[in-house]
Amino acid sequence: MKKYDVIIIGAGQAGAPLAKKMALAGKKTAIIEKRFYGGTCVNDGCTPTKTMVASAKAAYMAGKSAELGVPVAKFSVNMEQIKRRKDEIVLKSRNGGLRAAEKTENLDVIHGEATFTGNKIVSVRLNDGTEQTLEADLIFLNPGGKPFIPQIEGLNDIEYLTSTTILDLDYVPEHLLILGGNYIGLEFGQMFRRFGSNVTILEKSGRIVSHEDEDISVEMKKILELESVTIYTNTQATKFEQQADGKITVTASGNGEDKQIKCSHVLIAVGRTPQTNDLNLQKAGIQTDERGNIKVNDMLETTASGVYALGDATGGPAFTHISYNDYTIVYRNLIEKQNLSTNDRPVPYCMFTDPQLGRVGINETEARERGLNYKVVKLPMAHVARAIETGDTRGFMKAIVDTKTKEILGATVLGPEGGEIMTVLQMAMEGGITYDRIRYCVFAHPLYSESLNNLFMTLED
Ligand SMILES: Cc1cc2nc3c(=O)[nH]c(=O)nc-3n(C[C@H](O)[C@H](O)[C@H](O)COP(=O)(O)OP(=O)(O)OC[C@H]3O[C@@H](n4cnc5c(N)ncnc54)[C@H](O)[C@@H]3O)c2cc1C
Ligand SMILES: NC(=O)c1ccc[n+]([C@@H]2O[C@H](COP(=O)([O-])OP(=O)(O)OC[C@H]3O[C@@H](n4cnc5c(N)ncnc54)[C@H](O)[C@@H]3O)[C@@H](O)[C@H]2O)c1
Repeated sequence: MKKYDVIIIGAGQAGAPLAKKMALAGKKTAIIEKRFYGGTCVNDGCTPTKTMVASAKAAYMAGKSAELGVPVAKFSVNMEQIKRRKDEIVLKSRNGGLRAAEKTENLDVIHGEATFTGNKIVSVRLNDGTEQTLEADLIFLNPGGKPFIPQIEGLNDIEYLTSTTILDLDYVPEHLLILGGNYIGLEFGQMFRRFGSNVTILEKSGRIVSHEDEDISVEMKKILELESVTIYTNTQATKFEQQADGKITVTASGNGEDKQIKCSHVLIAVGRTPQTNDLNLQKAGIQTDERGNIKVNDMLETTASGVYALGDATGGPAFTHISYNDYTIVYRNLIEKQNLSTNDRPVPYCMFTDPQLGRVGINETEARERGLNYKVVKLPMAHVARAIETGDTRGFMKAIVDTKTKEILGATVLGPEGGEIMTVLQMAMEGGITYDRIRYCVFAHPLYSESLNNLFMTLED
């Protein structure tokens, strides 16, 4: 049995940076990765999708450029090249992270699948088929998640796509039907529509982006429908049938009726599930909840002392920056002897539809439900000089403010560079800059953020 100071399972967005920092802090560290260094974000998530979103934007702009006086006579989408570009960027990032880890003193990168065989004892089935057993007093779990596949009649008899396998397509599907109208469904849905697929989205709840305010869902639906994405809400697939002509017939039930939709491909985008089943966590006294998420306290310690869990597998917000922040919390607490917790950290996010949906803090629905003393301000992008000049006035920005303290409680920006504009407001929130100051801040003209003046100008004190 090999003894380490620190074992990290999973080289995701928390595990990989934590391994380097622990090793640099003088801890003899092992990081075990069963698949690709960098985890979901680098290999199957943010990096490949946002790379492909950029290609989709180029196709959209080619189609729209005539409006700006630059007609593009003819353009085509080269899916093989889009995939190649994406693969190159992913590989560069994966290999860069791996090489840096391999060069780090005190750090062993172990390629294999880890499972607990006892308290603080981890067995690894190495990729070469052999086994290795390790132990350490400090263990960090960063196993991430994988696409959740619902049980629906006939689904296992068709070759459905997930957010991982769709990245391997080097052609444009004729008709892509997507289950799920949130992050993954909408980002891929708009992307493939722009590549040339017909796209149909089935969302089981009453509206897409159902965690947002209703006006955001309505505007997002309008934006996607303008690009001829077909969206059915309150609708679920109940049956899949493979046809002899290679097509798939989907029975969709919703709003009191059944309809048959014929498509060429199906993407399942109804959420993710933690990769905790095969870790044998009970052997080490690590409890999970009914969904398999690892139970942690607000300092990310599991039910087993000295064992921490980070990232998506804790069931917290499933974002790269949250997993990364988890790493900084445990590192600073254990090595720098701070007393940080996950409580009250901001959870900003950005959906990379075009335009983007950036969000931080509370929205109008939450403010109302909590009975806060608040006001809502809203500015259509059609009133933003920069948006008019660039020819993209879709969406609006919206903020919730505390009537008494004038603090900004939250912001949602659905519009061009929505994520960046949201971040400007996040900085104001972090620094306690109240809306009456932002109203008269001197911002460079004509930036999108300049319109934050106008957003708050409508508020009476
Ligand atoms: C399509 C898609 C797009 C996304 N886009 C964004 C985005 O734009 N912005 C954003 O913030 N987030 C995005 N996300 C979410 C983001 O990718 C994750 O929240 C982020 O990667 C954090 O994951 P993690 O650190 O928990 O684990 P992961 O990155 O999933 O890493 C876990 C690692 O652990 C390994 N592992 C698991 N079990 C074992 C084991 N037993 N032994 C050894 N190794 C093991 C896995 O192979 C994996 O490499 C996206 C996700 C998807 C799927
Ligand atoms: N830009 C980003 O930050 C980004 C991008 C992609 C993914 N992610 C992360 O990945 C996670 C997974 O994304 P996701 O979109 O798969 O999951 P999600 O949980 O965000 O959304 C799933 C959607 O599917 C719907 N749904 C559930 N069952 C259904 C069914 N049977 N039929 C039709 N609709 C159904 C839900 O109502 C929901 O709207 C997210 O939680 C997010 O944190 C983030």
